[in-house]
Amino acid sequence: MYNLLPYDGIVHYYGRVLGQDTADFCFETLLTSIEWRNDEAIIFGKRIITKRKVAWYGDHNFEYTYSKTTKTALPWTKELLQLKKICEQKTGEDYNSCLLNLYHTGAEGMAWHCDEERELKKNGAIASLSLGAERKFAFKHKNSGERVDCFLEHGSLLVMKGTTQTHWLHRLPPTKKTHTARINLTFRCIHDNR
Ligand SMILES: O=C(O)CCC(=O)C(=O)O
Ligand SMILES: [Fe+2]
Repeated sequence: MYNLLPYDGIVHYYGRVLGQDTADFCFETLLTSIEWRNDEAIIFGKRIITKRKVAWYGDHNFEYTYSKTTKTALPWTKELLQLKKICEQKTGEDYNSCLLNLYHTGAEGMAWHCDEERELKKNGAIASLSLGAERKFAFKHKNSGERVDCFLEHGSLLVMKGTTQTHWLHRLPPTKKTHTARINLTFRCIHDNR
């Protein structure tokens, strides 16, 4: 499959892996069944509450720390397990947890970052499933500053793997063009220290 990144990482975009009806159903179901919470983040040393909502699910009570806050995974729901299986089959990788983000409108996004927390398996694949409003997703190389953009459609799957998190940042830029909600699920592999 075609690699979106020119070097130092692998990003594959599978396009729409869910049919329209399935994607619509998943969007509506997750909107109401997920335990959405406002997220906390530390920006320039200040604790802020984000407008975007998040939730974290996983195999057992994993503890996971990011932006200096620790979270405990909730047990998988039926729908999340079905979506996890689809992502595993398409990408040929296994995942044991999922971080969900809910962006109410285009005003909400996520700043430049990479996902290489200590709890994450080094160079583990991250599968990103998108539902709802189509949004731009951007990559920036940490040294060269080279940029790569793509669009994440309703029901689409993207995977980031290899050394992507080591060498590239990614973000979801805010946009004035979108007035409807988007849900993103990132399936990840966390070290299992039980
Ligand atoms: O919403 C997205 O597409 C990206 C989310 C993301 O980068 C993350 O949760 O780490
Ligand atoms: Fe990320």
